[in-house]
Amino acid sequence: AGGLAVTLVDIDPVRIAQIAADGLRASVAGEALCSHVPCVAPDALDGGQDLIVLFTKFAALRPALAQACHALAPDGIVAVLANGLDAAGQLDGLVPAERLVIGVTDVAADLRNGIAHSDGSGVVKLGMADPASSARPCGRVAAWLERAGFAVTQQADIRTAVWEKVAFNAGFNALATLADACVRDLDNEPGRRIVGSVLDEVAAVAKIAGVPFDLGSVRARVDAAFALQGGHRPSMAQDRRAGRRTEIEAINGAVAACAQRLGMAAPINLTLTDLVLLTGG
Ligand SMILES: NC(=O)C1=CN([C@@H]2O[C@H](COP(=O)(O)OP(=O)(O)OC[C@H]3O[C@@H](n4cnc5c(N)ncnc54)[C@H](OP(=O)(O)O)[C@@H]3O)[C@@H](O)[C@H]2O)C=CC1
Ligand SMILES: CC(C)(CO)C(=O)C(=O)O
Repeated sequence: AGGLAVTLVDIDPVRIAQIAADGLRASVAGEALCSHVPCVAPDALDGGQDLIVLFTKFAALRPALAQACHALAPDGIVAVLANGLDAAGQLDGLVPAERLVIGVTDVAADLRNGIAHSDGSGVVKLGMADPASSARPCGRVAAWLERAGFAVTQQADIRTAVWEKVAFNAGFNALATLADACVRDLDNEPGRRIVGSVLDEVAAVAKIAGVPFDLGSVRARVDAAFALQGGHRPSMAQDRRAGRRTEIEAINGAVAACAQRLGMAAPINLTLTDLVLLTGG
């Protein structure tokens, strides 16, 4: 990764052994890649790490950092790239906000037969958990990711990117889960109608929450996903297929809960949350 020393951390001994034996295998824009990156359990991670990137499901963020943070250098940075509202709240007390970078990404990845498939398109948006603190940690993480080949933008107020990404996921993921669908299966009148209504509702909640939100750009990103990521199965639908718990509570459920705290209703997000919970969690 751009000459950077990277160690993967995993909790599944079988997967750690597989990655040691076969390497980390991916297919990016049709090109087969295999990288022999070290992969260890959290307690075997060497100390002095400059950066820990959390890329687990939302509910695993706190345990993942609790298990790995012994290895963080004294001025080390933690970056989160999970979907969902308020990742910083999940990590409360584990890392100071001035060393916590919050990110979102629309780089899509599908795990099939042990190989991560991605078309390679998409951007990582990064910002400080505490917008009042120095942006230097954010700049360092952005530079490292850029060296590794990612397109990165830095945000003065990451809340906007987080809410816009949650809107995108609230629109696609729950529906794809309920319909056991890829993005292209939702590219029809009912699919676009439901996705559009979810976006409108999230935008209304963000507005009352005081978060700047550009509905036009989220709609444009939805159109781009229909055009470019048709074969992608949204991560929540991948979880449902694999029999794993979904992130519905951190996405549509978090929007509905926020609306309730603000004294407003978000019936579409609440109903999608209930439907996903009713059909398997
Ligand atoms: N896939 C995608 O296209 C995109 C996903 N996202 C978001 O990124 C996040 C990660 O998604 P995705 O990669 O799909 O999720 P996956 O479930 O495929 O990968 C997360 C991995 O983290 C492992 N894990 C769980 N707990 C720990 C821990 N304590 N320490 C180390 N590893 C742990 C999981 O293991 P196990 O399976 O054994 O639980 C799993 O292998 C989610 O929030 C998702 O919404 C964002 C953009 C795109
Ligand atoms: C790839 C993307 C952006 C769209 O569905 C995503 O966030 C997900 O799958 O959860």
